[in-house]
Amino acid sequence: MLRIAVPNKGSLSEASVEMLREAGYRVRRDSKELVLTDADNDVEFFYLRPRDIAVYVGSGTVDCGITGRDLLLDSGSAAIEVMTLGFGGSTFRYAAKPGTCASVEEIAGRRVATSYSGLVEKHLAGLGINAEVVRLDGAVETAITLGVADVIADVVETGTTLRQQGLEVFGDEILRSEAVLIRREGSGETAAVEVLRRRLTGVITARHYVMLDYDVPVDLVEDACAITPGLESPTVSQLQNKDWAAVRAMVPRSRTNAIMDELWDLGARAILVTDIAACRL
Ligand SMILES: Nc1ncnc2c1ncn2[C@@H]1O[C@H](COP(=O)(O)OP(=O)(O)OP(=O)(O)O)[C@@H](O)[C@H]1O
Ligand SMILES: O=P(O)(O)OC[C@H]1O[C@H](OP(=O)(O)OP(=O)(O)O)[C@H](O)[C@@H]1O
Ligand SMILES: [Mg+2]
Repeated sequence: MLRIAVPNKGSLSEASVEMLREAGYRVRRDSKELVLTDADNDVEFFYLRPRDIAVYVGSGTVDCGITGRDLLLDSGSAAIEVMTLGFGGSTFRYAAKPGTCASVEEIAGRRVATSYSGLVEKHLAGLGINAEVVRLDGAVETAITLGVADVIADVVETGTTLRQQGLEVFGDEILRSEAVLIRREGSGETAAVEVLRRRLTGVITARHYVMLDYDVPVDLVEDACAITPGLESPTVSQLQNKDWAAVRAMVPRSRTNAIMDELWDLGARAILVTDIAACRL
């Protein structure tokens, strides 16, 4: 039975559960449920803190899990990324009161507060910078106001939290994070993990594409297919009226309306858009 760790709380939790649901797995109904068996899919889910997930996966206690790239790197555990999941995007940055620190080099000799001490210590050591890292559990933006640090290193998504504390980022991004599926390093990808990866890839594709159907005069089929080339090749069917053909192709969701405008201008009619519930390509 494949053992999968899922974030039980925090920013990644809801989106992870939704993705697994769309991938056809059983998901918990009650947030107090910590272990869930999905016998039909031969999978057991463990709802754990995202920070701990890399540790469990690295030690081989569970086969794979969903966590953030920043948490994976911070843990230093023997786990690797199988695939990115398209949500939970953020950056990891240094910040300070304006006028305190203009560059990463100026962190030398100062105190850096963070919940990601593994990540920050590695980053500073890589640059040969000596600084005191103060490990806090959260709300690190307040550490400067309270006088326990001069600089913070934290997750920045919209930047609202930093602005509210009168802080500004400096230096380059330490890293760009997002939700990832991870598995233990070394052991090759098992058939069961491969099925999970294919299912999750199917969810991502289904979210990024829509199905477009339209009718077009036969002499315009080539031009229409150039606008909607599909992933492999569009399906072209003859209509009862032999002057017209029906075309079916997947198109990127973000370009749906622009493509419909182009097709309409070309002479296509009866243009229909359908959501893709699931797919395997
Ligand atoms: N706006 C955000 N705030 C915090 N973490 C975020 C955000 N967006 C994405 N993430 C990612 O979520 C993960 C942090 O998980 P964690 O469980 O600490 O979430 P959290 O939102 O900080 O929850 P909590 O603070 O309630 O424990 C990291 O991988 C981080 O990059
Ligand atoms: O750039 P923003 O959109 O403001 O998001 C980033 C903030 O959100 C997270 O805090 P969270 O609410 O998880 O609290 P925590 O620091 O206690 O984990 C993170 O630690 C930052 O503080
Ligand atoms: Mg948090």
